Amino acid sequence: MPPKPPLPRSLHLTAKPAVISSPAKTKFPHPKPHLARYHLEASSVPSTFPTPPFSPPASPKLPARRQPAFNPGGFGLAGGQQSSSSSGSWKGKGKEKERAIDELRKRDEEIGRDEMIIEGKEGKEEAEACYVPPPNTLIHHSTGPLALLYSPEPLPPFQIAYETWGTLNSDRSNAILLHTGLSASSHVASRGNDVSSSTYTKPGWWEEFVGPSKSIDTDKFFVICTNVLGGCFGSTGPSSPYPPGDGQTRWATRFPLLSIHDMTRAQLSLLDELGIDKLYASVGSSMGGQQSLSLAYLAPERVGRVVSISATGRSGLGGVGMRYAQRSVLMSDPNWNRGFYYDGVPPHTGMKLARQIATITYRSGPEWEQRFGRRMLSEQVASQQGETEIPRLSPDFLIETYLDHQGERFCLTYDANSMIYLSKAMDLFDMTAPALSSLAKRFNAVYPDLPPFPLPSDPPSVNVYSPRPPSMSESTDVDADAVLKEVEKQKAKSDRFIPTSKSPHLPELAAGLKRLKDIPALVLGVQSDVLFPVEQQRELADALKLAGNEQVTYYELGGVWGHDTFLLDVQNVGGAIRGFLH
Ligand SMILES: CC(=O)SCCNC(=O)CCNC(=O)[C@H](O)C(C)(C)COP(=O)(O)OP(=O)(O)OC[C@H]1O[C@@H](n2cnc3c(N)ncnc32)[C@H](O)[C@@H]1OP(=O)(O)O
Repeated sequence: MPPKPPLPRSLHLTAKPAVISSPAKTKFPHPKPHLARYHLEASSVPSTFPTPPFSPPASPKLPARRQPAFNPGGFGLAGGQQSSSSSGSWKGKGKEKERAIDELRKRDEEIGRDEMIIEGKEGKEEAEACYVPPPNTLIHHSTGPLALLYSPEPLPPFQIAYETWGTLNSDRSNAILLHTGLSASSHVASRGNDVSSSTYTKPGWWEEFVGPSKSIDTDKFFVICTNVLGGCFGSTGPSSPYPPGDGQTRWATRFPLLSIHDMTRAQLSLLDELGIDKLYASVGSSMGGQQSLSLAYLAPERVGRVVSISATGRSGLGGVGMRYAQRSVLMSDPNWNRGFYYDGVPPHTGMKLARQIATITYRSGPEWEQRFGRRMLSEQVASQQGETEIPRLSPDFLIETYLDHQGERFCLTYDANSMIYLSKAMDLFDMTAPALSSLAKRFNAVYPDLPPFPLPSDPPSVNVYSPRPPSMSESTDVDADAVLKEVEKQKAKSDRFIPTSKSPHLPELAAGLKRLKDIPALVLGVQSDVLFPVEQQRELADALKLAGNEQVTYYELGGVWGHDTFLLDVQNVGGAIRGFLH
C-alpha cells in the first residue's frame, strides 16, 4: 500500500483567535506536468489559439423563432407554448440550419477546435452531445415530487445522477457524501461504483484526492458524489425533458428557481434509497461547501462531520456581483434565446465570455504574475521571425490567451441554463437566522402537510424528512421576536468571544448555525481567494464557534491559486481533509 501523504506543515489548527498561515509559499513553476510544456516559445502556443489577424467570430444567422415568454423563476407555464413548436422551429428551414451549422463549423475549424464541433445528427439537438454524464453514472429516481423553496409548484419526480467509490460497511456508517462545485459532474475519480472491476478510467475532478490510500481513502470510506439537481450531467435540470417523460423538448427557463437547500433535500432522497441514515461526513468545496452546510442544517442527525472548503455561510456581495456579470454576458448572447436554445445553436459566445469572467474569480493576479508575467504572444512570434514586436488588439498578453482558452474549452461542455440556475442558487445562499427563518416561514406555509423546513432554533428532531411535529401544526408563523432574541443572545456572547472575523453579521450567522453546534466542522479558506474571500471563512468558523460548536477546525492557506486551490493543492487541502476525517 503506498504511503499516506504527510499532513501539511503549513497549516495551523486554529486556536482562538485563528492562526493565519504565513503568506504564499506555493512552489512555482506550476507543478502540473501539462503546464510544464507551456513554455514561452511561440511554437508551444496551443494550436487551439487563433493566429493573427484575429477576425471577430461571425455570428451564425439563426432562423427567426417564436420567443417564449421569459419566465426565469419557472412560476406558471408561460413558456409552455414553446414545447410543441420548438422542435419544429427548424422545420422547413433546413438550408438555414445547415448554413448556421456550417458557419459554426468554419469558425471552430479556424480556431482548431473541430473536435468540439457539434456532432449532432440531423434532427437531433446539437448541444446535447456535449454534456452527457460519464458512462458509469448511476441514476436515482425519486419516488415523488420535490417541494421547492422558491416555487409554489413542486418539481415533478426527478432524478439524481451519482457515482460511488469504495464499499459501504455492514452498519452503513462509513459513507461520505461529496458535493460538487458549480460545473462539475459526479465524476470525482476514475474507477467508480466498483473499484475492482470498473474499466472507466477517465480521471475525475478530484482524482488526486479520492481513491485507495488518498486523502479521502476509498479503502476505508464509501464515497458518494452526485451531479447536483439543476446540473446537466444526468440529474434533472433545465436541459431535462419537458414535460417530464415527454422527451419532446426541454425545461429551459421554465425550470423553477432552485435553492442550495433544494439540492441537498434531493440528495437526502438518494441517501434514503441507499439506506444510509447517517453520513460519516458531508464534504464540499465552493458551491459544494454551501451544500455541505445546508445538509448539516436540514438534517443534523444524519451528518457525522461537516467540511466546508472555500465556501461561505452567506454569499458575499463581491461574489454575487461577479456571478451577475457572468449571467449578464451569457444572457445577452442572442443564441441564448431566453434559454430556449436546445433545438438550435447554443450560446457559445456568451458562455465563453462568462467563463472568462469566472476564471478571473477562480485564480489570482499573483498567480498570473508568476505564471505569465507581462509576456505577450506577439513578442514570441516576433522573436521567432526576427522581427520587431508589435502588440496586437486581439488577445496578446499570455493572460489574455489563457482566458480565451479557458472560455473556449468550457463553452460547449456545460449547459448555459444550468450555469445560470446554479450560479443564482449560490447567490441566494444565506444561513443567517433571519434569512433561514423567512425561508422556513414561506415553505411551511405553502406546504403545511409536508415535513417542515426547520427554523434555526428547532432541535435536530425537527427536520426535512420526519413528520411535522404536532406543535408546529397549529401555526406556521415564524416568531420574529424569538429570532431577534436569539441574535441578541449571540451578540451578547460575541462580546466575550474574541473573533478573528470583523463581520457585522456574526451574531445572526451564529444564530442560523446553532443546529450545527454538535457536528465537528472543518472550515478551510485560502488567502488568495477573491470569490469566497478569507474573511468569509473566518466569519463562518467564528459563527460556528459562537453558536457553541467546540469542535471547529479552521485552516487558512497561503499560496497563489485562489479559489481553485481546492482542486490543485493536494498536499495542503488533501492533508487537512485527511487529518479531519481520521
Ligand atoms: C464556483 C464553484 O462552485 S467551483 C469553480 C471551480 N473552478 C473551476 O471550475 C475551474 C476548473 N479549473 C480547471 O478545470 C483547471 O483546469 C484545473 C484546476 C483542473 C487545473 O488547473 P491548471 O493545472 O492550472 O491548468 P489550467 O486549466 O489553468 O491551464 C491549462 C490549460 O490552459 C492552457 N494554457 C496555459 N497557459 C495558456 C496561455 N497563456 N494561453 C493559452 N492557453 C494556455 C494549457 O495549454 C492547458 O490547456 P488544456 O487544458 O486544453 O490542455
